Amino acid sequence: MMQYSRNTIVALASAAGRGGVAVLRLSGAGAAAALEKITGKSCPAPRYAARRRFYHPQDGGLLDDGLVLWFPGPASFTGEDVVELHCHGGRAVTDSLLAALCACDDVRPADAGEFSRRAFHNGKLDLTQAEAIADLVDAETLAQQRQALRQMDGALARLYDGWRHDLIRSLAHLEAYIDFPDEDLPAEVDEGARAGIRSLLQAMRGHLADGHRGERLRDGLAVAVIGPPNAGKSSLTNSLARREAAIVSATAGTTRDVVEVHLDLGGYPVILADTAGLREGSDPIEAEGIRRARARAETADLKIAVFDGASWPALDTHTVNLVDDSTVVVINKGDCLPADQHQTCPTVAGRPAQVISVHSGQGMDAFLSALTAEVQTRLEGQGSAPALTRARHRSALEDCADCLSRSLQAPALELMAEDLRLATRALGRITGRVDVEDLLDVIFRDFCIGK
Ligand SMILES: Nc1nc2c(c(=O)[nH]1)N(C=O)[C@@H](CNc1ccc(C(=O)N[C@@H](CCC(=O)O)C(=O)O)cc1)CN2
Ligand SMILES: Nc1nc2c(ncn2[C@@H]2O[C@H](COP(=O)(O)OP(=O)(O)OP(=O)(O)O)[C@@H](O)[C@H]2O)c(=O)[nH]1
Ligand SMILES: [Mg+2]
Repeated sequence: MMQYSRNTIVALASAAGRGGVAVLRLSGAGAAAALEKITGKSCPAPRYAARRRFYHPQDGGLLDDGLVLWFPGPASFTGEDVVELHCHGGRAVTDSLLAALCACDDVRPADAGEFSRRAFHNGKLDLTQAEAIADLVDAETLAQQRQALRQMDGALARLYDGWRHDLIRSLAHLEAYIDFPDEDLPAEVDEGARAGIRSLLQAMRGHLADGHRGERLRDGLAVAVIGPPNAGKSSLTNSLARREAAIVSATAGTTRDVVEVHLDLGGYPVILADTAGLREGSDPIEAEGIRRARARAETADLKIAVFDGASWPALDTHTVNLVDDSTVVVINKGDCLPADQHQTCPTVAGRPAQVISVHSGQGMDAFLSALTAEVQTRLEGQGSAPALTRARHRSALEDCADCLSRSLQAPALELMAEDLRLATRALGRITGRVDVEDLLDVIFRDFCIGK
């Protein structure tokens, strides 16, 4: 019971485990007192580091020798009083310091995402910026890092709040006319509101029709490696992953389960799936593998179709049938092709095919560049518009667009105004400008402790 009334939170802000230096962070009204209690000295000047020894508040035992920082609220990350302890990064040191701090008045361990949640409540961040912090911590490639930084800087918040502001203005105009019913509504007011809604709707639809590139950049582009058995799909996967992720053997039908590897292709995140070779009638386990291979091919953002150069010019028809304009075609085992085939530029189902050899390295650089270019066009947008990065934003925008298009059909001004109010609310939920208590647990649940 006592635990839950404590309101100053503490957590390890750096990664758990052994490390050179660890950072513990406190936020709340009791932060300064806790620091004074375990150091026996007053807080240093705001935002200046000072060296302190840390002692257990009850038994006085020495716990560490480190640095401290004091950020008085409201000019802090959370908007509350914040204290940081930079200590030696070992299990015993951080555990004993956390225990010592929790023995101080009002201090308790933080929940996941609680620091960022407090920053949101205190107006330091909107929800898209808080989500961007989580994305930045999770970013594995440069392009993901850039997207998260842009969102953290408020690019998405400005776009959505700008739209919301426009809507509120249209709504205010409409409501002014509704409140004065005896005045005739001049045609230009009605038309002006409609034109505004139409152009907003167009901007919103353009933003929604982005091929999910922001969401894909966040999650990684799904690429499936498909082809006949023994073509070298697993060999190619291992070569791209630079490790032996999948079993390679001369036996056709080696791969059964889908083997996933995460790649960084020129800064872009890719989830590459090696799959079972496509062929007819085999044992039930292999058949299940082939079913999974086809399912992956179906849902992939991009496919790499690998043909076996050793059987050239015969091409596996199961694979040819899956080649479409989101397929990069390669003919592997170029080292086995007859010499006169090396110079020609073959095509498969109308797509240019690149001759490669995983064994000799022939054509691999050109293939990698072509693949990276395909990935880039699917993840990188044109111009400077910030990308939609989450399904949560997409569904709110879709709700908003539905309300807007309904408002244009509304048979009465009052109903039009009501639709605009609902549209404004849907937009407000993205940045957290309206009541979003119901959303907060979902959003902050996935944060790490200490964020
Ligand atoms: N040691 C340490 N490093 C860190 C953080 C931290 O909390 N501690 N951060 C935490 O995630 C990030 C930096 N983000 C921060 C954002 C705002 C404020 C801050 O004090 N804001 C005040 C004052 C603004 C100013 O003077 O520039 C404010 O917004 O009012 C501090 C850190 C990354 N590095
Ligand atoms: N000559 C030659 N052999 C290759 C090349 N790439 C792969 N191989 C060989 O081809 C055989 C099959 O390779 P895998 O990578 O297991 O083929 P796969 O397409 O994954 O096969 P399944 O999993 O059975 O569908 C192995 O013996 C590889 O060493 C290449 O570039 N040249
Ligand atoms: Mg394989």
